[in-house]
Amino acid sequence: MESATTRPAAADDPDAGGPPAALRLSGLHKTFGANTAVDHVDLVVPQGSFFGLVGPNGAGKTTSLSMAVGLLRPDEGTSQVFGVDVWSDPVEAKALIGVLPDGLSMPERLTGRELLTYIGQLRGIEAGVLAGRVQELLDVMELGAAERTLVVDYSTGMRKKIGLATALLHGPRLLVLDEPFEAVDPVSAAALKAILTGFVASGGSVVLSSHVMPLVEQLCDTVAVMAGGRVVAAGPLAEVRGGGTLEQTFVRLVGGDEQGRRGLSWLAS
Ligand SMILES: Nc1ncnc2c1ncn2[C@@H]1O[C@H](COP(=O)(O)OP(=O)(O)OP(=O)(O)O)[C@@H](O)[C@H]1O
Repeated sequence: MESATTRPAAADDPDAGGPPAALRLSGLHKTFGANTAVDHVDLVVPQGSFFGLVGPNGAGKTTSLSMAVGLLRPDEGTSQVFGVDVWSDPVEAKALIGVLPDGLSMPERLTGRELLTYIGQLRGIEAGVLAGRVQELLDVMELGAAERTLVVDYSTGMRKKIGLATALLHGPRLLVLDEPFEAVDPVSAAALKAILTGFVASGGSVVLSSHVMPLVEQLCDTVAVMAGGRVVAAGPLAEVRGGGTLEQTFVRLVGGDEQGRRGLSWLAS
């Protein structure tokens, strides 16, 4: 199994003369009081890869991704997007990234169309281009029918979809998506998968976190497993899962205590 920290010099390594990685995390570290949420994490997301970040609850995925995209300042370490440092050069870096954060907060008393138009104007997208993109995104996300619904009244899945639409609007080169499929219905999920695989096929790069192992196996070519704030395995999907499924590998790496497996003695007994 290959560790992201010990990856050999590859085409995505500028030191090897190749293009810079889509995302390179070096020594990222974050504590909350006495709790170390992310413990000196190194990760390389090669350009053109579909990268899955998995790990149990509290592993540090959201904290890592928040630091990676410039939403949460690390205590130590750096995050580079296509060679641009996210924290020292945020404007250039953020133009390259589309982000779907965990618990996205949006201006809620707007319709989906108004919200996308507003975000697009903030991004400086020319009016004619913006109107076309907004329409396409509403169609693809199947949010057109909710034309007059305010975002505050959206369901959880609809909020996920409008959040993803805002992440795609400016045509980023890297998408960083925290649990993008959570609460999204199967029809919309199929549409999202098609958008994301098409994006990667045309040269884009995607990092997503998910708890749904079959989904990660279906979409991702590269994965990292986090536990206790550390990366415990990373590399091409086939190498990380070895002969088994990703779920089997995950359970083997991350464990889970005996108490949890025994269940509740008093329930349905
Ligand atoms: N703002 C915060 N203040 C204090 N502790 C935090 C904060 N954010 C995260 N943590 C802690 O940091 C650790 C990592 O949390 P994080 O949300 O990054 O995990 P995660 O892998 O995304 O979990 P999940 O899969 O449940 O979303 C946890 O112990 C969590 O309680």
